[in-house]
Amino acid sequence: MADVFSYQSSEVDWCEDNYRHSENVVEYFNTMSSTVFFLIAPIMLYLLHPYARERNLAVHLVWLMMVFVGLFSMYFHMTLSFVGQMLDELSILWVLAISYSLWFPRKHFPFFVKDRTYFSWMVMVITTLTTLSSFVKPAANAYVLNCFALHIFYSLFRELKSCSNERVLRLAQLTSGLWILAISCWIGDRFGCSFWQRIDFCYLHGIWHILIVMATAYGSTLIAYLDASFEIPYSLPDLQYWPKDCALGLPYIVLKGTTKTQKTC
Ligand SMILES: CCCCCCCC/C=C\CCCCCCCC(=O)N[C@@H](CO)[C@H](O)/C=C/CCCCCCCCCCCCC
Ligand SMILES: [Ca+2]
Ligand SMILES: [Zn+2]
Repeated sequence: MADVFSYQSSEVDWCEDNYRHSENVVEYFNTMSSTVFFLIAPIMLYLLHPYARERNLAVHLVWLMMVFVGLFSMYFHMTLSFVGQMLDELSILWVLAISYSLWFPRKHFPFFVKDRTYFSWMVMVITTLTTLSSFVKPAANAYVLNCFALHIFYSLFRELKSCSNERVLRLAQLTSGLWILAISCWIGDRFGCSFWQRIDFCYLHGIWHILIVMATAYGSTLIAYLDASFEIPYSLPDLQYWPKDCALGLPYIVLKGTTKTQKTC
């Protein structure tokens, strides 16, 4: 039983050299780069608060859970233990589940789903079953999680087909670009390690951590904006960037109105 906590009990081992910089931390840069989750999460919680207050405070669960994703990611790369791997992957699965429950567009609900409460229960049941089945073949979990990202992008593009708002389309491009870079790093680290070792650059997984946090910040704000446009149109949602409004900072939603009339996208 204690074996599942022991160092390197996971079948997964990323390209970075083990114990190169510390005898207690297996993958030093992968561990350190996971701190980016703690840096971004509190800022996103703060920036999304006006939208969460108007829509549903449960929205905050997404970025609160991201703090745990960061903690578990640090623990996993520090130990490469089986428990670390499962905590890392299952925390991502549950962030995805919460995001689907909150934001999946109601017009794309399956025909037998009456409302969001019913939909959320369905997502929770499916996620619980997926959690249990994740122990059957743990090495496959990360690939299943990446398939969810593909489904999110499919749903997103379906939503954006009818949208002509320049700011929204720009944010969608930035999100897609970041995600493509991120997933290229993840795949490169997984399958091209001998090449990266030859040139002594084994940091792709650490770079993935940074890029996927940014893609999540951009993508979740975009989805939250589309949700606000549909669910609380009277609040006249708009997109801005922090600290400067120039599409390089962190995106957030400003609510410009209070009357229950207009729809923006
Ligand atoms: C309608 C649904 C809206 C969804 C909004 C987005 C919610 C974001 C959810 C999850 C955040 C991802 C956090 C990634 C943490 C990475 C930790 C890590 O590196 N783990 C690896 C091991 O160290 C592991 O191998 C990684 C496995 C793959 C994870 C795949 C995560 C999918 C992320 C999808 C992000 C989409 C962003 C764009 C949204 C439009
Ligand atoms: Ca390694
Ligand atoms: Zn990682």
